[in-house]
Amino acid sequence: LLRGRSKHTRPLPPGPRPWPVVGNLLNLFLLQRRLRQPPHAVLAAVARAYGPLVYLRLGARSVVVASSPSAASQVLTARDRELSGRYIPATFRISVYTEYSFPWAAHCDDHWRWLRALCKRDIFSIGRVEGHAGLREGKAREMVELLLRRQGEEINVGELVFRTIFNMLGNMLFSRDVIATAGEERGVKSDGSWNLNKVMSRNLQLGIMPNLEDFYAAVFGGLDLQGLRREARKNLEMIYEVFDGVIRERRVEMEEGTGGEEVDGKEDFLKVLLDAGCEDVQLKALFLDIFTAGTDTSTKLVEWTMSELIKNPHVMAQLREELQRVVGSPDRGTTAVRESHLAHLPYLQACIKETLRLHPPVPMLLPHRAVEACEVMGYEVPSDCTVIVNVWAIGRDPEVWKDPLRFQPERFLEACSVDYKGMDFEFVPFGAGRRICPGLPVAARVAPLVVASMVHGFEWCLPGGMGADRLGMGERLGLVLEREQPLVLVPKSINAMAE
Ligand code: HEM
Repeated sequence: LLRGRSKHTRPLPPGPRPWPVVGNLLNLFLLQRRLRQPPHAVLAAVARAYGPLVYLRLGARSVVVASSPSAASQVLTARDRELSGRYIPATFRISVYTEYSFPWAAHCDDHWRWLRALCKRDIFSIGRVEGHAGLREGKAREMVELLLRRQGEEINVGELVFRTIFNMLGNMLFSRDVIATAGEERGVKSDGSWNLNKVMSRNLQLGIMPNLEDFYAAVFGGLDLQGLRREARKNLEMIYEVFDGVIRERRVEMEEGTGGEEVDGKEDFLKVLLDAGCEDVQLKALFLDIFTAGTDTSTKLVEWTMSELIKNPHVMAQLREELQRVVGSPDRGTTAVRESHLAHLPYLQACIKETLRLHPPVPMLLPHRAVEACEVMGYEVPSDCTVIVNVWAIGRDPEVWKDPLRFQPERFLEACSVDYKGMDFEFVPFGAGRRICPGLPVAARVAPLVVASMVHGFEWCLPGGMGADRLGMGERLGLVLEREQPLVLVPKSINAMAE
């Protein structure tokens, strides 16, 4: 103890007094029971009591939580070098995955740097992302066609959007639909092996289940008493088997000279990555990372945006008016929204930003880790400590945002310089610094395109004539911020209504 103490020349950040053995787990459990709120809201309440930088002990694990713009700026930029390690949840410590994974790279080491550079230059470069615009527009069109066929029926918005975005990414990655969407209805039989979404969702669920190893690594580390890692490994094998098939097929095509599959006139990621000399194990980890990091996040953003639009009909009307002015009247309900329209739709962009402020899909940035001890706001952040940035709390801070709980897209029209690109620390839904989301250029197109396609040609209402005031907006934290109840809506084509 004495040695431990003498190491710190600065005090630890303030926080509730820890109990022996359990640390603050008990405090948090009791607070959660009292507030009946998800973890990010509970941590926001702790920050209100102790300040913007809080120190907690979760069992034997040290955690620092940053909950203000200046604390976030310190963690994500001033101390970016020391705090950009990643805490890997025990359930995900499966070497064949984490050794090659991008989000779960424990250090910003040479492999991570190589992957980031590859993404920036070859995968998420503006040119490459724009080159795939037609492909994403095609998937959005398929979604609209399906909505036209199912007018007047109840639609689970999250499920539909998930399929659409999953297939957008599947086609960008390796030129394939991953889940049957409209094809299923047209009688195209979906191949069971392609139904990856369920296995992937299960793995995400496993990742957030409390794991004893995360709290008491010295005692339970590596034992997997709850069997969580075992199940995750089994799922991973199933996912990798499917990716193996795709990669094998492409390698054969390339050897025979029939490959080099092109998407919308451009090369897909698989081709680019094979040309860059990626090994199969790297490709599989990267595919999994992109599907898991890109699909749920973008889907939840669309689902929350639609929820807020239903709750705020005047915003929905104004958005539709903007869409019809810029895109034109929907032609018998068929969307004509294109990605090139997005730059001319400031109100749509403001709606997306306002949703990201109130309902950030990743409410607490993926857990960072101190690769060495450092000072933040005059306090000591010990080496190996987990560091969490509570983006959700920052987005609802009344000292930062006027009337923070109101959905008011206009605030982003007035303060249009506030953006999510990692420079404005009151608004960092994609993070900032070296770990900032590399998929931002894709996310910034996918979610607005899908929302615009849904609003442009359709009126939406709640089932059974339910009033918007009865739509619950309760939250639940999976790996991303989910609605407590799925959003179910009934679409009606605007053209059909006019007729
Ligand atoms: C609305 C959609 C999205 C949101 C809100 C979002 C948000 C985030 C956040 C908060 C992080 C962690 C930043 C940190 O640790 O400081 C992250 C990391 C990441 N995101 Fe996204 N993301 C979205 C979409 C996407 C898409 C579409 C892709 C890929 C196509 C993607 C790929 C990744 C990857 C690979 C990482 C890990 C980066 C690293 O650790 O170095 N994301 N994202």
